[in-house]
Amino acid sequence: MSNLNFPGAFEKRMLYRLGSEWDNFKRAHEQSSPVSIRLHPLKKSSLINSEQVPWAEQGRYLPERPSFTLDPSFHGGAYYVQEASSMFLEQALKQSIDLSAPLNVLDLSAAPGGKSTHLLSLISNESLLVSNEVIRSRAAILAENIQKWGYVNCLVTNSDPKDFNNIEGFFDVIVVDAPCSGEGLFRKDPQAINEWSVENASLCSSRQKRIIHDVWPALKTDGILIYCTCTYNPDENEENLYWLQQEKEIEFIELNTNFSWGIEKVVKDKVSGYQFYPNKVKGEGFFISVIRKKEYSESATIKSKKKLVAPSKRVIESLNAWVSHPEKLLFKQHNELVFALRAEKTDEIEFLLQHLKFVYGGTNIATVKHDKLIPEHSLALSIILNPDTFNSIEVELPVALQYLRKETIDIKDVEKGFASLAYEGTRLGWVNVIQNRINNMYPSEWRIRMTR
Ligand SMILES: C[S@@+](CC[C@H](N)C(=O)[O-])C[C@H]1O[C@@H](n2cnc3c(N)ncnc32)[C@H](O)[C@@H]1O
Repeated sequence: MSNLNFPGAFEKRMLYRLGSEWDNFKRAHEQSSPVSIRLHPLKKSSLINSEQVPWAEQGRYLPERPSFTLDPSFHGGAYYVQEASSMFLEQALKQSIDLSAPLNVLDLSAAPGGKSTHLLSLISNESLLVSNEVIRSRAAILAENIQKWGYVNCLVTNSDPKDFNNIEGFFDVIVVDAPCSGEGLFRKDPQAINEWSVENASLCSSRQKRIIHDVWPALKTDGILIYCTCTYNPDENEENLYWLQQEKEIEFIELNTNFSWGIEKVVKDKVSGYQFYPNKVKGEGFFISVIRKKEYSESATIKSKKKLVAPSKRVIESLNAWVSHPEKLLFKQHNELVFALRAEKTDEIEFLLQHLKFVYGGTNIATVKHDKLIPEHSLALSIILNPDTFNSIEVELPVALQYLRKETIDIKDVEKGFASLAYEGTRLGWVNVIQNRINNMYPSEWRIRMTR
C-alpha cells in the first residue's frame, strides 16, 4: 500500500483535526492493514494462540493474510474475519449492560454479520438477537454467516428501519452500525476513496439521523443504543449525536479504555464517543458511542397471532434426539422444513414477524420427505446439534476442500447413513453414506469455486 491520494476536502479537514499527527496518519496509510479474526467461542481453531486483540477476548491478529476461502475451518464457522477496531463493540456492551440477563438485542444494519456474530458470542442463550439488513441481497449473505455461526437465538430480517417504529420499547440494546462515508476504510479498501465526496458524506449524515429517528421508539427506557461508523467525519459521528441529545432525553456512557490501546475520546458538549485512528490503534478507522435512553417509552404488548405450526408428534420425538437440550427448544414447521426456536422467545418471535420481513430464524433442523427426516446443513454447523446422534468423520485438507467444492469424495470404511464431515474438529456439513458411494450434501449455493 503506498501513495494514497486522499480527496482534497478530506485532507484539509483531517489536517486541521489531527495537527502534528497528520504525517503519522498519512504514513499509517502506506502500511498494510492488520489482519484479524474473531474466534467462535465454542468451536475449535488452530489460530487460538495468535496475538490477542486487546479489547476482544476472542479477537486475534494474524501475522499475514492466509487464503480464508481455502481454509475449511472458516467455512465451518470456527472464526469470522473481522477488522480489529470494530471488535471494540465488546467493551461497549460489557461496560454498559448485564450480559447474563435475557436481553432483546437488535443489530439494525447487520450485513455481512461481523457485529451480529460477535453479539451472539456475547449475549446469553436466553437472549434474542434480531439481525436486520435492509438490502435484500446483503440479507442473504448475512443469513449465511449467521447459519455458519450456529446459534439458535437469532432472527434474521430484511426490514426498513421505519418498520421498527411499531415495535415500541421492545429492545434492551440496539446497535446502529450505520452506512457511512467509510473514511476509516481508506487503507483497507482504497476503492472507498473513489466513492467519497463531500456531498455523499453529507447525505450519509442525514440518512444516519433518519435511521436513528426511525428506530428510536423500539428502544426501551434505560435501553442502550450503540452507535458506530467507520468514518472520522464529525457530521456523521459526534454532530449526529449532538443532534440526538438536543432531540431526546439521553445519557452518554463513559467507557474505560486502556491508554496503550491508543483509542481517542471525542467530547462535544455532553456528547462522548471513541475514535480509532490507524496511526494510533492496531486496526482501521472507527467511531463508537454508547447512549442510554432516559425518556419514557411505552413497552410493546406481545400479542402474537401464533401462525407458526408445530410438526407432528412423531417428527418431534425423532428430532428431540438430534439436539442437545430439546427441553429448551420448540420445533416449528413450514412446508417440509422443520426449524427450532428457543422456547422462551417463541411468542416474541411470532410478534416480531407481524412487523418484520423474515429471512431466517432459529436453526433449520430437518426436511421432512415422505416419512424420512433429512438433516439440514445449518444443523451440522450449529451449536445445538447433539454430537452423539450422528457419526462424525474427520477428514484431511484435500478431502475437506473436495467436499466444500461439492465434488465427489471417497472415504473408506464408514458406516451407512447420515454423517457429519469435520476438519480439525469443526463440522463442515453432512454426507449421506449409501452402499457404494457417499452423497455430498454441501449446499450448492455455498460451494467454493476457488481451486488454489
Ligand atoms: C457498516 S455496514 C454494516 C456492517 C455490519 N454491521 C457488520 O459488522 O458486518 C452498514 C450496513 O447498513 C446497510 N444500510 C444501507 N442503507 C441503509 C439504511 N437506509 N438503513 C439501514 N441500513 C442501511 C448497508 O447495506 C450495510 O449492510
